[in-house]
Amino acid sequence: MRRSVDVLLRRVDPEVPIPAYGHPGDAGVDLVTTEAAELAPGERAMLPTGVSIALPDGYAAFVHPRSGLAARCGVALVNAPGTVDAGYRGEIKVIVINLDPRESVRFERFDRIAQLVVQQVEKVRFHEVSELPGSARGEGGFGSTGGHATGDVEGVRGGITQGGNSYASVVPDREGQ
Ligand SMILES: O=c1ccn([C@H]2C[C@H](O)[C@@H](COP(=O)(O)OP(=O)(O)OP(=O)(O)O)O2)c(=O)[nH]1
Ligand SMILES: [Mg+2]
Repeated sequence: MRRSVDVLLRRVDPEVPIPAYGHPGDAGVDLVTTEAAELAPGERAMLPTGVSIALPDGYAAFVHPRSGLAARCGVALVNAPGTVDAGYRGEIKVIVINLDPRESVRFERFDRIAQLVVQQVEKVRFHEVSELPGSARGEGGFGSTGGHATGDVEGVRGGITQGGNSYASVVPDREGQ
């Protein structure tokens, strides 16, 4: 059984349903748009959800995309995941973008457009040092382990084609890497 946390919620739109988990064990509650909107291919919009919340200190809420909308319509969140700070008291907004190259997408009032995941977040204290401790990965990143699709990432030069898929070849920055 999961721990639960109490979060104060204010309806900015009096008719908006209070967000609820669809199934036991779900990580997120769905957020709806209170405004209808139509997005042309490539168009984005910031949609209101009709709710504002007060999270306890030490928590944040993250606005995640819904996979069904992404798979069916190509709808993504520009800033995914959006971060709602514990101190934010404004209406939660969702910045959607239509990534489909051909089809417009239409949202009606109260359509579910995103999901909100509440999590505990650590507060860090930074301690400046001149050298960081070593690690197995070191400074390798951005495709250093190989086997990625061809792209423009620095240090990666594409690529090979296998079974219709193309793979990048990794060019080490330094000898012996
Ligand atoms: O998808 C999102 C992302 C953010 N917010 C709200 C809550 C968050 O606490 C506030 C600020 O978000 P963020 O820090 O990501 O934006 P910023 O551009 O850094 O703005 P600020 O200078 O106000 O921090 O905007 C949303 O409603 N939806
Ligand atoms: Mg900020």
